[in-house]
Amino acid sequence: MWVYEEVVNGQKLTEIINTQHENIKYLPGYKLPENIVAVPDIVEAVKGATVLVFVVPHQFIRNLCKQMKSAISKRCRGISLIKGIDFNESGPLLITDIIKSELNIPISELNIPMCALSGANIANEIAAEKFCETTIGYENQEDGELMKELFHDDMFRVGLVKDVPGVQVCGALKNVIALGAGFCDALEMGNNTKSALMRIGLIEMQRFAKKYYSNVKLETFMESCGVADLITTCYGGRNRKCAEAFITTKKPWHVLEEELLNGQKLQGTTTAKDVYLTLKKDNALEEFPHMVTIYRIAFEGLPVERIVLDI
Ligand SMILES: NC(=O)C1=CN([C@@H]2O[C@H](COP(=O)(O)OP(=O)(O)OC[C@H]3O[C@@H](n4cnc5c(N)ncnc54)[C@H](O)[C@@H]3O)[C@@H](O)[C@H]2O)C=CC1
Ligand SMILES: O=C(CO)COP(=O)(O)O
Repeated sequence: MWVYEEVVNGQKLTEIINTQHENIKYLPGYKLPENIVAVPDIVEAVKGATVLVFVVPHQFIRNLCKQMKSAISKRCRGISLIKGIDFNESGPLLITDIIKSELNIPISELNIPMCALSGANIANEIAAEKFCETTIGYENQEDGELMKELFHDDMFRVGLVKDVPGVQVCGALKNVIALGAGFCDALEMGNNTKSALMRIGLIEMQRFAKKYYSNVKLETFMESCGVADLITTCYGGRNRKCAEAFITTKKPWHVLEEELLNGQKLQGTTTAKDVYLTLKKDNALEEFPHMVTIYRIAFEGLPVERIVLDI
């Protein structure tokens, strides 16, 4: 397992993981199996791998792919657990497509394309082995079955869908809607209001997915990666928590990230900004009023009460 090296309490994080079998910075309190070895050199970590599991905040993925490119074996296949999306001048870019293009893997030789895994999967609840579901999106059924074999167990139930873009759009956009849930919590509006915002958010997630990926399946939104992850993130996620604090403390996002997340990263803020800029360029802001309001509260000083008044 590649681990971004940093010094924690005067010791390298990889050394701590390999001796104490615990990631004391990012997942304190949970013992890791001893066969998990933390490797700080990404080239060494991926050498000879036949399956790569990508799970880092999405802002780091391009740089990491560039570093590992020389060591990727041609028969390697991958799965992304990343809940983010990137954008360029022509629109949204799926993380799986970025990984493929950055690694320059010839798909014909690879034979097994990238899958995507996303779901109602808050990390420390999984570490505590509490039951949850997740969704794997695949292009070819065989690839999906293979990935399911790797991840599925009684307490981590995998559902399969033939919809790689749908799984990833859900994972990225629920982070934006969770910011709105946090704003709602800051106003102490209660559960009915939050549920209304989540319902409206879900509709905009579907609308966005359909607008940019015509082959996305609406059923995907009823899987763990859709409605279930939206619920879990809007109640228990970091995006919700920081958005509530953004209103109650009036501190900027980067300060809240430092103070509340201890090195972990917010994905909803960058995604909200990217979504807004893309919709603006495509003259589509009016089709997504809720996500636009969330962006404007987060970045343009729009009064937080508008989260409800703009519905
Ligand atoms: N934490 C959670 O409950 C869940 C997270 N995810 C997704 O998994 C992905 C990763 O999230 P987390 O593991 O929570 O990360 P995180 O939010 O804890 O971010 C910190 C991670 O980034 C790494 N990092 C820091 N600086 C870096 C750099 N310059 N280059 C590369 N890596 C660096 C750190 O080593 C650490 O692993 C995200 O897309 C997230 O949405 C998905 C489900 C649940
Ligand atoms: O994706 C998550 C749960 O499935 C976690 O969401 P946050 O990044 O908001 O904590």
